Amino acid sequence: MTDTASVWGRDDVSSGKGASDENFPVGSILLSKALRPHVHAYYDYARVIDDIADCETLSADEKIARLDAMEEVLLGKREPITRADALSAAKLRASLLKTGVPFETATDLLVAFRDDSRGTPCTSWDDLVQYCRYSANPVGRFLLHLHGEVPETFAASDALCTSLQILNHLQDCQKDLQRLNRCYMPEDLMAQAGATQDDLLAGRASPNLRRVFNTLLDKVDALNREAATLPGLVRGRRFRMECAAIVGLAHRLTQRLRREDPLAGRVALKRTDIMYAAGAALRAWS
Ligand SMILES: CC(C)=CCC/C(C)=C/CC/C(C)=C/COP(=O)(O)OP(=O)(O)O
Repeated sequence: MTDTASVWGRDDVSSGKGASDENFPVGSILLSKALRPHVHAYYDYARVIDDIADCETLSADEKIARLDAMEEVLLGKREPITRADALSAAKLRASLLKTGVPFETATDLLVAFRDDSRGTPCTSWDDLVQYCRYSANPVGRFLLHLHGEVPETFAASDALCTSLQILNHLQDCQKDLQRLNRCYMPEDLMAQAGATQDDLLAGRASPNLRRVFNTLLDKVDALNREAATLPGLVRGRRFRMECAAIVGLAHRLTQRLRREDPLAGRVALKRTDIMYAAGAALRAWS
């Protein structure tokens, strides 16, 4: 076990982001009241480890040590808990023990955030998919387990989460490079299109960079088609509506990113996109 003071004894790393800053609803009204505290426990933990990985003042080694400590708390190997961030891991541990949701849905996230902390490059599409396997897919798996859904839903949920993660990378590609020196645009696709990381820093996307975006959006379209089967596989009515809404948001964001330039301004969801998603949710009622 690592020495407590040396790992937690640094300044707060919180980005100040909360649930309302997220693209996709984490604590939607469609979630049953009984499950909401568990979703919030998962969300708070995910926010803390994301903030650790994205912190601009910690070294890579310090980030990894903190992520490791979070894992130890989560798995009940480390006590006592005094820091707020460690508390989020302790709370999620209690929640997972109570609900029986597998611990992998929480520990898998650490794999991606350790990669982020190390600055592991994204060399290919397969790399990107593998990153999403750990950064986003566990979120969907967590929700499915929590709602008691069947394993037949997993593949469509993975497709949805991978799509959402790549859409998020496209939205933030400039900010990620500027603030975190991180590029999730696969190096091989960039090279094939003749695009460079400098293109990501411009005020608008070059034709070469646009080709990279379009290639990724073609792949996201395929993921969205698989994701569209999810609501039909989900048994719980309210959760089915939530899934349909999120599939709708992924579809709309994909369309918007085809037409708009994420370098010229943030391509954020608008009221009309939310209305579209609400319509999809209502259609999933029956
Ligand atoms: C089964 C089911 C309903 C699955 C959907 C689960 C879900 C909402 C996954 C999203 C994962 C993801 C890419 C988060 C980033 O959100 P963000 O764009 O807010 O990230 P950021 O704040 O880090 O930029």
